[in-house]
Amino acid sequence: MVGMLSRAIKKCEKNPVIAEVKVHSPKHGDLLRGRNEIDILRAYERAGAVGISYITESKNFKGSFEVFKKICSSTELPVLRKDFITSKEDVERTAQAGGSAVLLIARILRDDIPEFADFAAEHGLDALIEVHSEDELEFALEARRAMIGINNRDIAKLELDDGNVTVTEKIAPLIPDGFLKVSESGISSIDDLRKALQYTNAVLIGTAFMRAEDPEKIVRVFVEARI
Ligand SMILES: O=P(O)(O)OC[C@@H](O)[C@@H](O)c1c[nH]c2ccccc12
Repeated sequence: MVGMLSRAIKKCEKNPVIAEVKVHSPKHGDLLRGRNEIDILRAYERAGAVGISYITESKNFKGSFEVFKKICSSTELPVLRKDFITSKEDVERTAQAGGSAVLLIARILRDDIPEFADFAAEHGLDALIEVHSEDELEFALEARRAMIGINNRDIAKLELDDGNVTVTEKIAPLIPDGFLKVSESGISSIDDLRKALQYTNAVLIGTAFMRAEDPEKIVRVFVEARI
C-alpha cells in the first residue's frame, strides 16, 4: 500500500468510514446549509472517520481547490480529492496541496489508468480507481497497486440515481484480494453499511452525513456499529 489512506484503512479497528465533506449535489442541492466545511471536518474527526473525502469539481458539486487545500492543512486525517481528473498536473497538484489520495475514474481514463496510478504513487498518493461496471473494472485491474472504489451510483447520471449496494455486491467479488476495496455512494443506513462491508474494506459516505441534523452523531453511529 502506498499512501496514508490505505494504511489507515488497513489498521482501522472500527468500521473504516471515509466521510465526505460534500457541499452540494445535483440531486439534493445545497448540503452545507450555511455551515463551514471545517466545522464538518471537525465533526467527522471527533466521530472517528478513517479519512476525509472532498470534491473539488465546481460546476456540478460547487467544490473548490482552495477549500481542498484548507481541509488538507487543517487535519491529520488522510484526505481524498474527488474530481474528474484528466491530467497528471492535476495529480501533482493534489499531492502539493497535501492530499493523501486522488480519485481516478476508470470510465474517463480507461487505458491510462495504470500510468496515472503509478504517477500518483510516485507522488506518495493512493489512487482510488473508481468503477461502476464490470467492463470498467478491466481498466482498474491493470493498475499494479491501487485501491478500487465501487461507485454504487452512475456518475454519468450525476448522482440523480439513488444507487444501492447491489452494485458493490456484484462487482466486489470480481476484484482480486491484492486490491483494497471501497464501496462508495448511496449508503445511508446501517443495513447498507453492513452489506457493503461484507464485500469491501471501507465505505465512503457523503450525502447521508451532510443531510443529518448532527453529523458527528451519525458518523459515530456508523463507525461504532457492531455489524
Ligand atoms: O453522497 P453519497 O451518495 O454518499 O456519495 C458520496 C461519494 O461517493 C460521491 O460524492 C462520489 C463518488 N464518486 C464521485 C465522483 C465525483 C463526484 C462525486 C462522487
